[in-house]
Amino acid sequence: MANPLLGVRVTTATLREVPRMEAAAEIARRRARELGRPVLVSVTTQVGLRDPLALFARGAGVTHNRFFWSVPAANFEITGLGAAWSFTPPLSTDRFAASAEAWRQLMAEAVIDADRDLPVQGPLAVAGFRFDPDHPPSELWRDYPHALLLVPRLLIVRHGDVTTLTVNGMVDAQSSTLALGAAAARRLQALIGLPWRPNRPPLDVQVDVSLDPDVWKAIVADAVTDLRAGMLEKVVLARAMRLRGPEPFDTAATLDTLRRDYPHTFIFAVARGGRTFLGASPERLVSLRNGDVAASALAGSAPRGKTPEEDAALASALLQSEKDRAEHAFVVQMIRAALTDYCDAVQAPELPTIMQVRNVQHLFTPITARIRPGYDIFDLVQRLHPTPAVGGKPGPAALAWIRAREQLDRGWYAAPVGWVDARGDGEFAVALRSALIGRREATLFAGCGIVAASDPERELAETRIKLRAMLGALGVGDEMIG
Ligand SMILES: C=C(O[C@H]1C=CC=C(C(=O)O)[C@@H]1O)C(=O)O
Ligand SMILES: [Mg+2]
Repeated sequence: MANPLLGVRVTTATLREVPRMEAAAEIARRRARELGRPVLVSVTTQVGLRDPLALFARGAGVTHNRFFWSVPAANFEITGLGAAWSFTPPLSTDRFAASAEAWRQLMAEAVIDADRDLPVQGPLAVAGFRFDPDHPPSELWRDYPHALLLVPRLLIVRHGDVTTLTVNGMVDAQSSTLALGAAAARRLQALIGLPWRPNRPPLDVQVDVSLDPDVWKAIVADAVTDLRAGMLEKVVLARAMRLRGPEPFDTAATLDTLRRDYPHTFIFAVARGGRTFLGASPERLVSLRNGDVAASALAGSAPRGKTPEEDAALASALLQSEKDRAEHAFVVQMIRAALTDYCDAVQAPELPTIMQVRNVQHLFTPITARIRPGYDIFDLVQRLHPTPAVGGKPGPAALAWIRAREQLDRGWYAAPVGWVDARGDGEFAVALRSALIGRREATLFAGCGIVAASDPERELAETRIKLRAMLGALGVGDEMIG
């Protein structure tokens, strides 16, 4: 069949769905007139597209708002392009409760045309938060507000072999419903036509630490003094590293490398303005699916060995390290207590196991539960963030310590990032092993749980190991790290 649209099935399918989109938009238009406010219309269709990351890459020239999410172990990927709707609550409100309420209202009024059996339901929202809304934001993070919910215009979700395309739009009483479907089809057609070949990382990247490592170690030493004096039990301290490249960094190529080299992590990217916050986090904050809750405690770290024997010896030393077990136990206790407030059947194994990713191994305890009626994923995120894997214990005192002493705007680093769907199911990672990437510069973040038994030199070494994931994906070898 002569296909005027480059022979790409996704586009043909989309065009076939245009009448469906128009019908849904017409219902939305009537609803918007009755309600006196715009209504979201969302139409999902199956498409024959294999790699959502290719559309993330191609979307760069088309929109500033892009999202990518990949859980290779679950064979699950999302790309979101553009913004049909977005929400940031006023600073003075409870940002999680306000987000939950905005999402509930949008979904209650939305016109959704999607197959109920699909793994992710219709118009999901990308969600991200600042680590600490009370820390004054720096210029670097200007496009990343204290809370953001965003429904992309085009959403591509791949679960195993099934890929769906969701077209979202806000419709008001005056909207031309004819325009919506045709505009979406045109936009996709343009995207599909653009080539994507990942660029190799730039050579000769300059590395620059934002804070002198000796100054950082002195801060860690001060924390240890306060910990030994009993002012705190644990505090997580982070530092940043700046890279400057002679050519622009290719964020899609970076994500491609991360999903290949870190298949057991949550790979995420949120592009806003001219920057992209991305990473490969081994730590799930929480997921909710049909009432089933999964969270994970991840804290306590060791390098990977160069041989299987060395690797196993490092793992067994980590399992026996009192210092790391203490770091870890605070996280398990806190997550168990937090989930118990909103869930039944909270379960966790007695002892941690080892989670290994390419550059590092961690103590790991999975925690599961059943959410109680009346609670949602935003309640869980609000109650869990920040866990002592990124904050400390007691939580408020540790946050105050970080705010006063860390000398860093964490922005979205170490904060919840993820998505929520129309049913209220969703998944959030803790945004670790991450970087904020501009055109030619990148800021990388890594932190460590400091406890009374911490040694500043070893904690500095631990940040270097953690930074390696992003450095490697950006083309910086170990020999270049100071
Ligand atoms: C804060 C980070 O890691 C946390 C997660 C796992 C292990 C950690 C640790 O051993 O210190 C940290 O709590 C980071 O990667 O920036
Ligand atoms: Mg540690």
